[in-house]
Amino acid sequence: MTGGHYIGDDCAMPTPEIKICGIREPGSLDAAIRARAAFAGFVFFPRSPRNVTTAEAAALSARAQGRIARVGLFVDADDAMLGEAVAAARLDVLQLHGKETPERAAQLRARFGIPVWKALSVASETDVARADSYAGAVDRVLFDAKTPAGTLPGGMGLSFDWKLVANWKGPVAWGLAGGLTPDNVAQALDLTAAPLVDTSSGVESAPGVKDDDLIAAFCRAVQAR
Ligand SMILES: O=C(O)c1ccccc1NCC(=O)[C@H](O)[C@H](O)COP(=O)(O)O
Repeated sequence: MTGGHYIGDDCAMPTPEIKICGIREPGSLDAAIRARAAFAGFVFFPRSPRNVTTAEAAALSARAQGRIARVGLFVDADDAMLGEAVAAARLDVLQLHGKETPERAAQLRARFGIPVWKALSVASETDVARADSYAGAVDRVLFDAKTPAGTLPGGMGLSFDWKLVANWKGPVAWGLAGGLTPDNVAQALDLTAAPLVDTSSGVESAPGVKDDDLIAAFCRAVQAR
């Protein structure tokens, strides 16, 4: 069978959705579209090597229109920055990767009228349980690895113990991120049954430099299961 992971007599797990994060170049965007990723992530965080300006995001957005969903990634951004990016890049999703509370997330979802995802840094069961507080406030939580103080809050190629979210059945949609690569994503999916996987540095040849072949390999590894 194709398009899913066979788990029994007559039912199959749907193929997980794929987000390729930190896209800065038209060629990388085209590679993600060719590989049938569902989401392209644009990072609006100046300390990141993947940061894009709103003008750069606007150009990428026009290329993405109707071909892949556009996720804007923010870290404790203020309303002005969010509003400028949403308008310029015509974002389809807001991904909040800072200390945003459920109340802040709900406020932004109401203000911008687009889905909001909240990234949660995971190192323990307690961290995973925080997802419950975002139910009703966001459309998806993204379980990601904790990163060392003073480094980026994400995009560090670090993974966490996937057993912590194995077959997670919480009150909100979810996704898996952190250290996922073409070589380990199938194993991560076998262990967790994540409905969405997200990668950034795992498909790069250097920080912020996406590799089209790695993007293709990552997506193939997800879709071939
Ligand atoms: O990707 C970044 O540069 C980044 C910077 C600041 C906050 C979040 C960031 N990325 C968030 C993502 O959604 C990444 O895809 C996720 O953290 C996984 O990254 P990686 O471990 O490099 O695959």
